[in-house]
Amino acid sequence: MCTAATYQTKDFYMGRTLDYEFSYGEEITITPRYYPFHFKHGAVLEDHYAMIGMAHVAENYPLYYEGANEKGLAMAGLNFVGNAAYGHPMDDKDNIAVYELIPWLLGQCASVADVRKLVKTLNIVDTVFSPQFPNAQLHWLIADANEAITMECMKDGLHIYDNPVGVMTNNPPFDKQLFRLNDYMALSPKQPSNNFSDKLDLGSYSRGMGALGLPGDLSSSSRFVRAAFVKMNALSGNSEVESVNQVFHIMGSVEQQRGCCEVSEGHYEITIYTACMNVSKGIYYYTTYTNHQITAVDMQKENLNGEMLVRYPMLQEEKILIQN
Ligand SMILES: C[C@H](CCC(=O)NCCS(=O)(=O)O)[C@H]1CC[C@H]2[C@@H]3[C@H](O)C[C@@H]4C[C@H](O)CC[C@]4(C)[C@H]3C[C@H](O)[C@]12C
Repeated sequence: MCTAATYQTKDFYMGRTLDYEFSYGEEITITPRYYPFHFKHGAVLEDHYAMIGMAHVAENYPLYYEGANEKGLAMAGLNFVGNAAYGHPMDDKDNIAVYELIPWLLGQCASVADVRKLVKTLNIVDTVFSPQFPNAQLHWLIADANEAITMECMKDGLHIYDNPVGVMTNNPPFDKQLFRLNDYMALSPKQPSNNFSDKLDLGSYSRGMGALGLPGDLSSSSRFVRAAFVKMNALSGNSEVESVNQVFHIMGSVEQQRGCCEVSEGHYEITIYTACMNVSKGIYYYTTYTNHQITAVDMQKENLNGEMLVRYPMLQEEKILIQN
């Protein structure tokens, strides 16, 4: 399971948790403007927008999980197992393999409006990167400071949904996730009043009772409702520290602790890392399961006119500050 959410203060942010039972060996990866992308079905991008994100790098190719470009567009790929369906190459289409989609869009689009135009000729194809890497079944949250969309490629074609919540998890398809929020419209950060019966003397015996009924489990549909409630009600100051801090708190509402989600005998899904991208500035902040220290990599500190990938391994060691 994974969750992604946008957040706006003075700058625009996208957060994501990467939940899985093992790591593929991912690194914070900056792709500068002149790294050549040779896409599997012929398209070439010799120059493009620079981007930063989390990727597994194989054969010097950045297999991105999520990223943001220098123009303020961000996207994240999350599992969509059983519902994602990709096609075969077709004439007169931009045939882009699933694993190529993030660099293809972030490399060329400055906004969600640009994405909407570019995907008109897009055909997401099932071609694999290599036999060692079967394709992931994904869907994507794509957002800029003005709007967010969810993109899902299913048996019946490509769906682009407006995403007014700026939140995405996994199954079921996004229209069903969004509809389910209707069930929770009575939830509130304010204390409830007694609508149950005026014949009963009911009252709040605890703070936080306005959100009683907010689902607390780890299923993707429950995480969607929980992250949506937290994100839509979250308040913070405008500064970088306050904003980043708040994004980590929002993502913390859906994090997974080892032991609570068994995926096979003795194997547990955990939040391997949590990311907060300052999309406006190109800064990638992260924590990992073993390291709560927020660590940052700033794209603008690198030579964005280069041709070589810049890679930073995630720091994994927990550093506890002893105060006495
Ligand atoms: C497992 C990750 C998704 C996490 C997630 O959504 N978990 C939910 C589990 S569940 O559905 O609810 O059961 C996905 C997100 C991005 C994926 C990676 C990226 O797509 C990049 C490459 C693509 C290659 O084809 C496969 C390896 C890979 C390196 C992918 C491995 C894996 O599928 C990743 C890491």
